Amino acid sequence: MIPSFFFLMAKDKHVKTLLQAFKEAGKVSNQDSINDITQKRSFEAAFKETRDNAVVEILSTDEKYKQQYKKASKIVNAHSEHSHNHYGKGILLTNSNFEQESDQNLKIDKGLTVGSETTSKTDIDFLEEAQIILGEEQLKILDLIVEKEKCVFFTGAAGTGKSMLLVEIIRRLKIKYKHQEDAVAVTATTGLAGLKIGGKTYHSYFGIGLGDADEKQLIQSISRRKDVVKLWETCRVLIIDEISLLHSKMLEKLHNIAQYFKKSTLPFGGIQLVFVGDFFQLPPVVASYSNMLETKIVTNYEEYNQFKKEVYAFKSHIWNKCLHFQLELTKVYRQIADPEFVNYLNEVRLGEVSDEADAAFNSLSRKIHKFEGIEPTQLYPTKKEANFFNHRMSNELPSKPIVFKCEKRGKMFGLPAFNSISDSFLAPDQISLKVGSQVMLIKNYTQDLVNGSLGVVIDFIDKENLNLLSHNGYCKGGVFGFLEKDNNFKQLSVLDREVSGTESNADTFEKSLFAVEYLYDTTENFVLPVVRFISQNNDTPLLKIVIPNEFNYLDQKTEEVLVSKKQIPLILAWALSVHKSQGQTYQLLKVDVSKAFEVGQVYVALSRATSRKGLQILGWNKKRVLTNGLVKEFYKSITPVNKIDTDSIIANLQLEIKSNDVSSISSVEYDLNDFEEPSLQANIIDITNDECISLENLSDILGDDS
Ligand SMILES: Nc1ncnc2c1ncn2[C@@H]1O[C@H](COP(=O)(O)OP(=O)(O)OP(=O)(O)O)[C@@H](O)[C@H]1O
Repeated sequence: MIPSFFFLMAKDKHVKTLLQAFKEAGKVSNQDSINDITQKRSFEAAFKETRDNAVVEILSTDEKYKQQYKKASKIVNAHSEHSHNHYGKGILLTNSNFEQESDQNLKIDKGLTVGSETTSKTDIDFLEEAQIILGEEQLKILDLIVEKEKCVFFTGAAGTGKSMLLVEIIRRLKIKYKHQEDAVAVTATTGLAGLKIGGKTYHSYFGIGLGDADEKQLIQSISRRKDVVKLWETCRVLIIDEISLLHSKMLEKLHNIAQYFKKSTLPFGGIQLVFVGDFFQLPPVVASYSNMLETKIVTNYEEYNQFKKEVYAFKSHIWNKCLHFQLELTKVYRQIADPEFVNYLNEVRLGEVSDEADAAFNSLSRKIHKFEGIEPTQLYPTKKEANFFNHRMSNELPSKPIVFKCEKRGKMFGLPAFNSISDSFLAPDQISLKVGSQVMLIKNYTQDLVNGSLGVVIDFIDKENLNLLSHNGYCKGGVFGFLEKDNNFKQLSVLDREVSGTESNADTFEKSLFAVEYLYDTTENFVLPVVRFISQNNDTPLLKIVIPNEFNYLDQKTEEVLVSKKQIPLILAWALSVHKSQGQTYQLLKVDVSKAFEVGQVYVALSRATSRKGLQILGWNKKRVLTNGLVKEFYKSITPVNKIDTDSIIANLQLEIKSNDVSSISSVEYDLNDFEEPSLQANIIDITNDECISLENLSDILGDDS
């Protein structure tokens, strides 16, 4: 349920008065529940101090707030009649949860399920609207994971619907474990991939920062954060999308951390694993030798070289031990209307490009045109080239650029390493934005707004002039909301600081207050971008005033800030590096492969396109198509899904093992079918310590029938 609270905002100088009044009256504190605030201080009193252009934003789905909503509605309407602002009655803003039917009557928006957790459009709505029915192969995997509770790695060429299937698996698992908070950890190796499945990066979900510290330090730093410890403890299913980008040592670290916090020596502490990805796509990024030495991932150069050669997660000793099934989807959906293209792409995937495919790709160098004003997304092998293109596009926009410079600080300031760490943050030292700039968010905020969300800068807000969106002729009042020409309400709010986990009403309210105060108090002459973001979970675009955010590098032990960069959390996004595009689908795509250097790079870039019609290829050269022999070898051991009979597979059995020595472990799950597998057997013996449960003991416990 969305936290219920009332958020009052008003015109520039009156905002301060209003907030001050709330504070002086002692009505706002961290501990106050928002319900308390609204009861202690009447809306009338608040509004008297704001004169005109006051806005009430109501973020509540709760029936019990209806009365307050009605009351606020009346006040604001009455208020509006006495003022000559540009809103008229439209001054009252709501989120989509309430619609104002008339002055008095309210109805609940049909998109909302009152009393349930669901407040926005669900993934299944999306699947239904898009008329997507899972295929036979996809359904088999769904059954193995959701019903049979198996640990599964599922793979397949680009566009075989891995992410689509994963979205459905997540939805089903969340229903299955709806009474167990945070039972399902939805993560991916990149922010963008996380966005696609409504999750986060595994780093951010499990509180491991950049993950470059050694296990001991990571465990120590997680242990200091109760909320993160709880996430590990409550996790029953761990999902990692785009697993091909995870390196083998990181997999091992996660396995060890999971064992520690689950207090279990089972692989990953007994958590059910769902790994998804295609190892023919991009390999993991390997840090420099000095970095890996410093973080004790390797101890000498030989080890580093060996690691580089065997960097893939499937080369880890834990990979086979922690998975029951490794399966491959074979039906390609993304380019379903262009089967020839599917075949050609498959040749690129395997690094075996025929003359026919070579000629076909060569012929795609012609120009493709804009569609409804949308420029094709451009992919470049490196970040540098993508940046160059973004700057060129920016220069072509007619409006005035506004430059945002970062502020830097931290204990390491002045030391040589300070700049290299600061440069490694995604946030640029300075970013020049214009109205019309295509941008990407680089921090996680809410479920809708995450690292990877795309948007367009639609205006700037400054202290003197809050005439937001004034070119539309509506918002002269300078409040954070407006009516569009079609008379639809639009709401604009400040992009809050990073939000993690579940928040109380008070936390959310406090954050919003902070954001508004920030606008008025912290900067003398601020200018902030207003961005229209595409929301992941909802059709309605989200309008946000983007405020600077801190990007920090902390001492893992003391959590002291070593390097900090304060900057607007946006980057330009007309062009992306191929790395960032993995997992995405583009209707219009322009790819320059002339400088491709990495295995899988050409394949990832080309396979983002839905058809040859919407694809332009520059610099085609089949010699740039690179693959890795280890990957090819590995795929020989993967079973195509259509070859297995899931009906004959028995679901995992839950078994309680009670032992004085392992009192903290109340329940351990494993699969009786797998007892023959040495690794799983070993783990069972491990976990029970000196009271080893052998297969004989187990049959005693289970009885002869089992
Ligand atoms: N069962 C299905 N029926 C129809 N379309 C589907 C189905 N499954 C997936 N698709 C469509 O195919 C396209 C590719 O799907 P998806 O992104 O899930 O593939 P993927 O295997 O994750 O690709 P990649 O490896 O490139 O990330 C999407 O546009 C999706 O909507």
